[in-house]
Amino acid sequence: MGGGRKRGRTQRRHFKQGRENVWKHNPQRPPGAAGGEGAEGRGDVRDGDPSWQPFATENPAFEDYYKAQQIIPEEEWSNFMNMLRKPLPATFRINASCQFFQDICSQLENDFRKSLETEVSDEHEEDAIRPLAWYPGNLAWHLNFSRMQLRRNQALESFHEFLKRENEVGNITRQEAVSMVPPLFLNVQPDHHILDMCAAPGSKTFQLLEMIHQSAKPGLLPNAMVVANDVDVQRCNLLIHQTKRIGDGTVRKAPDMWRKWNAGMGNGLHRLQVEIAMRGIGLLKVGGRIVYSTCSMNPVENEAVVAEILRRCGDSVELLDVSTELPELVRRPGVSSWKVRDRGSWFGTHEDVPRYRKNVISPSMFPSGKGTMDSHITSGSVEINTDAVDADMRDATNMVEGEQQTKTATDDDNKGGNPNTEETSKLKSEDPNMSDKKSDFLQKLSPIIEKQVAQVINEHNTSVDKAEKRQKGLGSDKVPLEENTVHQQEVDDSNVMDGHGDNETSNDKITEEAKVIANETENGQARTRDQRKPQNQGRWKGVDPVIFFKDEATIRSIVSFYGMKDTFPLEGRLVTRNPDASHVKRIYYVSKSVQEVLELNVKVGERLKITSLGLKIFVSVPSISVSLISMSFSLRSKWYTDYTMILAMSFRKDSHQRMAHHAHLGCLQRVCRCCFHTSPNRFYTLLQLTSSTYYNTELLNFLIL
Ligand SMILES: C[S@@+](CC[C@H](N)C(=O)[O-])C[C@H]1O[C@@H](n2cnc3c(N)ncnc32)[C@H](O)[C@@H]1O
Repeated sequence: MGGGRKRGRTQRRHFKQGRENVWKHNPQRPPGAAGGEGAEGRGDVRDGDPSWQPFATENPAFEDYYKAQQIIPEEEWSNFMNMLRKPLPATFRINASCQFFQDICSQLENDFRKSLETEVSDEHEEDAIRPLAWYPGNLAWHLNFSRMQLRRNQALESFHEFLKRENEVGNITRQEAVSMVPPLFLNVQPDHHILDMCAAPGSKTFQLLEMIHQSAKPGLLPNAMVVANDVDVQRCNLLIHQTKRIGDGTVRKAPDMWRKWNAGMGNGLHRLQVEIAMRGIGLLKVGGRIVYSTCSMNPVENEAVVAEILRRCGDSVELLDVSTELPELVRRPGVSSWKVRDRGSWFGTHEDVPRYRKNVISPSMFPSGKGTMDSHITSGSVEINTDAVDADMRDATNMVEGEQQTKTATDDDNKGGNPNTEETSKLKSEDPNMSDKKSDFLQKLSPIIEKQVAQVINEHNTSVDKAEKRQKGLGSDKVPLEENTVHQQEVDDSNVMDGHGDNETSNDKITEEAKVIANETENGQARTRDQRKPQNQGRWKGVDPVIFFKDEATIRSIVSFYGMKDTFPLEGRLVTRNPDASHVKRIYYVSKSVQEVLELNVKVGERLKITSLGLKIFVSVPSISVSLISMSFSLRSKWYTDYTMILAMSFRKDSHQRMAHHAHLGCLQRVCRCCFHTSPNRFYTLLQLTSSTYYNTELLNFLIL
């Protein structure tokens, strides 16, 4: 047997460790932590623990640093700090691809908004709940009361129940307001392939999945695909559960940051961020859009990274002016001058950095324009040749006319002294919903050249070598405490590039990867898997391979039993995670785009490590101890439009009760476990993917009766 069940258990454990049901009470969690307990959270004793101390929301180094960076005009400074000390308000999004989203919107707007008005008010007389004005279609909502109030106030009880129920079935999702912003600027279309890098825990991934379904024509399965990537397998499992449920400048969210923050954190992340962003740009189609967003307010992690990307990519990438998109979103431009702090000293240019620190503090961290591609800088600006944009590409990304502007990040600009003159569109915290994250929007105009990629590789080598040296206790320079935070990530990054975590240099790895993909896909010379390391070694232990399910006899019996039309695309779309074809328990359905990626991945020796994919569609059931009754109804889903399937219900007494319970929750996913005899000793269950998709009131009534 494959590791399906084990994997499931591991994923569930990681999920439980990593995340609670966000609307449920968790006495282990400090008030004010992740998601905000409301104003009272800071001063309260934690439930049942009088010794609990609130987090101190002070860090002089943090204040000094950002004051010096002038990210906020002086007159706004105290407001800004006060805002950071307040817990982040709870916000959530309605899943617009769920069948009942209009009902949910109307319930919020017409019932709860009014009924709660009298119950919850604050000194500013703000609405108890209100939609976020900038989020299209009133699909994102802000709560003006704390989780504590939500739990303790009787009047809020039915609203709380509503939130828990809808969250459980994936109709709404708790997500920070600021995290909802970047996907909105991607201009997602039903045929887009989207790569979500550093994706866990997956709030944006979930949002992107919803967006592609929302953008598809009714009744059609979108060709779009979201690939969510993260270096941390445990966090990947968190992401899987998050998405299955459909399903940092963070001091407001994680107050512990007040204590932990130091200037070295941003410096240490800068290189990795440039590398990841450059990798993203390398993979991006010409004409595609990239949104760079971080959880930080630090110019070294934001403006400096984007400036370096522009320097390296030259004419191949341009910065997009999105200032007219989402007009209600409160924003301000990014800064174009900043300083770098290292070991307690400020540096304005790389020349000022002492020699022994020059390899830690890289030129690209400075606004001087002296990045790694100095040739671009000598001309004074990064000129973007807009003629290079093919009109078709513009159509493909639905660019607004006039968006193709020449962007500059010049030496001259940087010396200008005004910190807010760069044309970069930055999203910053003026909205009380927002924590302090930033996003930039870039468009790829032409392929990036080898030299630019090589630059990344060299940089990458330097950082990996250094990290390795530090790990082994070698190396001449002592590492200050404040940098230690990110060393492991540097090492991890070398692993995630291709999933190998050992001795090859990353230069070899990346070059080899490029060669493999080019040669093998173009010449059709696929390497066999045994020439490579198996997927389930090292950090990828427990991640099963993806196997195309080709048991024709079983497929035929399923097709005939369910009366599935011949036109329903099954060929190459069924996969399992179990190499032992005679013991397949779960069969997953994948879309055409995913099928293509999988085929390519097989050709290149499964370089892509896949923790989860597709839709679990059939599960074998080991016993026949249930009596069956069959009924038919039409499934009005995007997946099975026009298909009428015969469903059989488990009718044992205890399972009947369970069904009634789940039906009560509106969770048809678990209600509709339909058992069919498909072969003499195997049963397959047709599973519901999206509970709401299959929701059918008559069916529920039938089950409850
Ligand atoms: C702040 S979280 C991302 C939040 C996420 N984008 C969301 O919207 O839910 C940062 C993530 O980056 C991942 N990460 C760090 N270094 C990485 C690397 N080199 N490659 C891929 N992921 C990485 C971490 O494991 C972590 O899960």
